[in-house]
Amino acid sequence: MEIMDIHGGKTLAGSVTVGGAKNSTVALIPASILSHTKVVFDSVPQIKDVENLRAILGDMNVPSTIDESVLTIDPSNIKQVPLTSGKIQSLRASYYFMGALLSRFGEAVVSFPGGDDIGPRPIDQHIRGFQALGATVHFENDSIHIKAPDTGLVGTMIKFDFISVGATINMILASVLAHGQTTIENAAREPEIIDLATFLNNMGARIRGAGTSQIKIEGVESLSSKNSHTIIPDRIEAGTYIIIAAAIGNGIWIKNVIPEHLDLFLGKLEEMGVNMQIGEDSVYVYPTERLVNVEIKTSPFPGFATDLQQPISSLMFLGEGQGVIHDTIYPKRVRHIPELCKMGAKIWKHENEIRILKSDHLQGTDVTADEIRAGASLMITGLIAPGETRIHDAGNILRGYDRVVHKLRSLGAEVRIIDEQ
Ligand SMILES: CC(=O)N[C@H]1[C@@H](OP(=O)(O)OP(=O)(O)OC[C@H]2O[C@@H](n3ccc(=O)[nH]c3=O)[C@H](O)[C@@H]2O)O[C@H](CO)[C@@H](O)[C@@H]1O
Ligand SMILES: C=C(OP(=O)(O)O)C(=O)O
Repeated sequence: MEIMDIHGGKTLAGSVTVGGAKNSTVALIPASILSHTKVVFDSVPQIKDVENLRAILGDMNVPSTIDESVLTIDPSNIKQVPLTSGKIQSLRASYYFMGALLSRFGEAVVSFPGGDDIGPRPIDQHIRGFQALGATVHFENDSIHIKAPDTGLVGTMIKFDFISVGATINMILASVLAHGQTTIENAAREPEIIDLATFLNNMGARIRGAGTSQIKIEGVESLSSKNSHTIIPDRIEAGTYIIIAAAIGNGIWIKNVIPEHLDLFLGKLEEMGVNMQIGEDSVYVYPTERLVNVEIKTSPFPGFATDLQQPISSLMFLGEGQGVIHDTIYPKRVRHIPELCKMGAKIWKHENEIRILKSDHLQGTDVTADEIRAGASLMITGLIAPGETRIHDAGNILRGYDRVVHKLRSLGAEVRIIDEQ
């Protein structure tokens, strides 16, 4: 178990480069097993989720190597095995192996996925989608067994009851080699879905409409990777550094950003009084003089991302007036609140909302990161607060933030990871 140790209260300055998107990478790696040739990704973030996905690939006799941010995967001798090891539970996105294995072998046996404890995370839409394509699904010994008919999956119309990133991705993976056309209605529109479709189309897939709420997939015979794929920048990591810059920056330049992916988020920061220069692929954040708190409601892309609601709450400890956050996607994503209160933060849950007030007496102390973005909000608050903050279970931060200690240190932060005894 790791502890992130921060000596906060310092002003930061300089520049930081955002890595490849975690939520793209964790879909692209399972998708790579659909290729009959070697796959190369660049701009791969150095995060624990990638290490765990590589270990799962290893179990399937799929070797991979990583050199800085270039990941090479060779699925040419893949073996069909049940994925029931503890590694599956180490992250949410292991459920993408369901769709990918179903496509590749007509069968998948995968344990229930893990991931952040941010309230209930059912996978009923994924299951319904696999069944609509003709697969049978049953549950046995904590695993999901999915099997295509001997004649293969058949494209169909899949209309989701509500928007789900994971179910949209799993349906793309499952239908890309099916017979005929699949239409996904009410699809999620996240940029990571476009990234996945771009990768698959470059391998010979026929996916149209990714990034809109109707995606059409015409099944093809086989897929082979020919070129390396550059992963899009992580919009949540970018947002996290923009918040840090707004809170304690004396001029910070955040590079490798697609501002269009952060439209609503940047709009909210402007409303709060953050002074930024938004370039084509970077954001410069000027020192902030006065912040005012705002109301935020999270929603699927292009709305305000749920993954940024906890990080932005930390900025609201510096703002005038009451901040209000309504997370419509994960209303129970509140495990950061008691930990932040230990640091002197004025944040509480009121019915379905999180309320925040200016907190003039923040102070470093021992806290625990129960999940990734709760950890991000503790990290930001620890950088703001004077004194020493020790974030226990910091592995939850390291599972999704690329070389975070190195990046924060390069901005002048006093931060390190120590092993818990
Ligand atoms: C690896 C990855 O990309 N993770 C992201 C993905 O998670 P994930 O793909 O798990 O999130 P979904 O978009 O599927 O979930 C959206 C909502 O739908 C519900 N739901 C989802 C599927 C289902 O079958 N049944 C069901 O009830 C969920 O509980 C949640 O309330 O999108 C979330 C919402 O933007 C982000 O917070 C996560 O960072
Ligand atoms: C909830 C998140 O991740 P995951 O879906 O991988 O648990 C997140 O990145 O904020």
